[in-house]
Amino acid sequence: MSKKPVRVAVTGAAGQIGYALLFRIASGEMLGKDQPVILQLLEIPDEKAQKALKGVMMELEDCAFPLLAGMEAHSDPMTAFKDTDYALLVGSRPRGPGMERAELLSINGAIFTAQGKALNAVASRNVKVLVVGNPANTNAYIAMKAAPDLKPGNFTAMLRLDHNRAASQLAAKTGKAVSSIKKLAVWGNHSPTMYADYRFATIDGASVKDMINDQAWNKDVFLPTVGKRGAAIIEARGLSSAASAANAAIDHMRDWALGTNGEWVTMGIPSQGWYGIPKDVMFGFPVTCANGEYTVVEGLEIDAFSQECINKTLAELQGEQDGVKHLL
Ligand SMILES: NC(=O)C1=CN([C@@H]2O[C@H](COP(=O)(O)OP(=O)(O)OC[C@H]3O[C@@H](n4cnc5c(N)ncnc54)[C@H](O)[C@@H]3O)[C@@H](O)[C@H]2O)C=CC1
Ligand SMILES: O=C([O-])CC(=O)C(=O)O
Repeated sequence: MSKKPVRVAVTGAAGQIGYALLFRIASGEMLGKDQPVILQLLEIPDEKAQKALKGVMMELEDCAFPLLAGMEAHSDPMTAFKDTDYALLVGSRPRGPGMERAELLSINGAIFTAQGKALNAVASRNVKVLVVGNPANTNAYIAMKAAPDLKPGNFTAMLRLDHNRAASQLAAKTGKAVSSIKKLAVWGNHSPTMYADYRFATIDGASVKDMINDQAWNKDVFLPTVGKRGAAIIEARGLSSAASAANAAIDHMRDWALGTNGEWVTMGIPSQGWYGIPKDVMFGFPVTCANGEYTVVEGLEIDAFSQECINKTLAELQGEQDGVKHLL
C-alpha cells in the first residue's frame, strides 16, 4: 500500500536555494522514493516574488513527479505551516561580498520570530524544522524560543554544508574517496569559527589524523578553508552557495528522517549540556540518527586545542544570542 503523503513547508521557495531544493524534495531524494509529499511553499507577499513562485510551481508540475501529491503557494506563514511535518526555513536575505553572516541578524532575525510563532500555532506537533537562512544557528534559536509548545529539540540549524565541505577537503588531502570518510564532526556555529574536527575520523578503519599527521595544515589550511568557504564562493560566483546548500539541506533532513545506519553526521541542535555547552545554545554536534531521532555522540575526548576552538565558537554564539534578546 502506498504511504500517506507528508507535508513539507519550504520558505524562500522562489529563491536560489529554493530552486535547487524543491525538485529534489519532489523527486523523493529527501524523504525516500516511496514517500509522497505535499509542498507548502512560502514567499513574501510581494507581486514579483509570488509570480516567480508560480513559475517554479509550473516547472514542478512539468516534471510530473509521481511523488508530488500536491503543492500550494502561500504568502503567510500561518497558512504555509498548517499541519506541516517538515519545515525548511530558507527564506531570508543572503550576504554579499565582504559581509559576515552575523551581520544579517538585524535583517533576518525578526523573520524567525514570526515563523517560530506560526509553527507553534499551526504545524504538526512533531514538525521537524531545519533553519538554513543565515545566521542559521541563531535564527534557529529565535524560532525555537518563539515556539514554546513544540519540542525544542525539533528545531535544528544547518551545519551539514560545513560537514560536507570538510569531508571533501579531507578526501582531496588524503587522495581517498569522500564516501570512505567516517566519524567526522563539526562543532559550533555555521560561521568561520566553526571547528571541523577530524581527530576521530577514519578511512577504511585507519585514522585520518595519523594519515595526515600535520597540525599546521589543520590549523592554517584546513580550518580556514572550510570556515571561509562560503565567502570564497560568494567571491567567485557573485552569489552565495545555493546548490551545495540545497544538497546539504536534503542530506540533513534525509538523515534525520531515515537514519544514518550508525554513521556520524553534524547537526546544529539545542544543547542539553553536552560537552559543557550551555542548555539551548544551538550548536553543531556529531550525531547519529535512527527512527526519526538524533542522538549526540558522547564521550569524545576534547584536547586543549579543540577546547580552545569550541570555546571560541561558543562565545560567538552566546554573543549572537545576547544580541537577539529583544526578539525573544
Ligand atoms: N546554512 C547554510 O549553510 C547556508 C545558508 N544560506 C542562507 O540561506 C538564505 C537564502 O539564500 P538564497 O536562497 O541564496 O537567497 P535568495 O535571495 O536567492 O532567496 C531568498 C528568498 O527568500 C524570500 N524571503 C525573504 N524573506 C522571506 C520571508 N519572511 N518568508 C518567506 N520568504 C522570504 C525572498 O523573497 C527570496 O525569494 C540566506 O540567508 C543565505 O545566507 C545560504 C547558503 C548556505
Ligand atoms: O556564506 C554564505 O553567506 C552562505 C553560506 O552560509 C555558506 O555558503 O556557507
